[in-house]
Amino acid sequence: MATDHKMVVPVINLANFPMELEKLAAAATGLGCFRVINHGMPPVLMDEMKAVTRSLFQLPAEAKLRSVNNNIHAGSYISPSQLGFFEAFSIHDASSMTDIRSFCSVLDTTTQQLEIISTYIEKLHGVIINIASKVAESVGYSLAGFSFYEWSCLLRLNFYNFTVEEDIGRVGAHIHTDSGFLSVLQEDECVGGFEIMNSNGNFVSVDPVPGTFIVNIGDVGKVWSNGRLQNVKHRVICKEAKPRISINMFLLAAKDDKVETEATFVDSEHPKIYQTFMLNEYRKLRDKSGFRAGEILPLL
Ligand SMILES: O=C(O)CCC(=O)C(=O)O
Ligand SMILES: [Fe+2]
Repeated sequence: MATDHKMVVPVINLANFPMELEKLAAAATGLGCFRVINHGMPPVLMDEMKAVTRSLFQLPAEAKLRSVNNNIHAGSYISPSQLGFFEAFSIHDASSMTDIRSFCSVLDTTTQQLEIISTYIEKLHGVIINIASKVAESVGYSLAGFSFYEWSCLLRLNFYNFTVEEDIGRVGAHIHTDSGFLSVLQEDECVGGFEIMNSNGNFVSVDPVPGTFIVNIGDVGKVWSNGRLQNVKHRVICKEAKPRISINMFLLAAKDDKVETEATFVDSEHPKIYQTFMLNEYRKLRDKSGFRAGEILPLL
């Protein structure tokens, strides 16, 4: 599917609430994708985290593979042999300092790298919860007695080793939706390639804006809100013969892994669309079936 044209996604100023609630509701229920500014993450920490991420991917293959073999619970590693030029590290429970330490210890990072990774993750966790809470509020959900802090959260570091002219136009990440509630993405501020599907079903490319984050609504968001929040389809295409790095935090689901539609969103005019399911089972089914863009949600 060809890319249509460029798109400037809605920009949400997180320091301007409740003023921007309506604008946020429109973005989250329309496109399912928006950019945030004034999020509270220091720009210097974003730069430092990117530099640390780059250095982790530059480790010898043997060191990176230790992350798969020895550290299966805290983190994992996808090597380029599985998907060509794509590599990724994951920390499965980004809210756990123990897991962050364990991930870093397997990779033998320096104390300074550990400090950067843990500070970044802690701050990004705060950012993602703030955004999720505002998104929930924007569609009329009452946050009284509720907190996204109780939800599980995963961090992924992505590396697309685009190096030669022939790579241009190749797919770095195939069309998919994110499976969780929503994701906060630090794009490569130099190398573009992130594309989203607009309401006409066409891909549009989204240019990076340094110092900001892109937010994508995922499948859990769609189910939780009884279809109101839009799980945006997206992909990554090689635009330049240059390696590309991105850092993505996924707010997944409640800690018990159960994904269910909130009663607030169900009434006689909006009957319940989706069955309750366990996120882990759903993610396995996505991988097994190859339908990674929300197609199987209505079939659960
Ligand atoms: O690399 C990117 O910009 C997007 C990555 C992505 O879609 C994902 O990690 O789910
Ligand atoms: Fe994604």
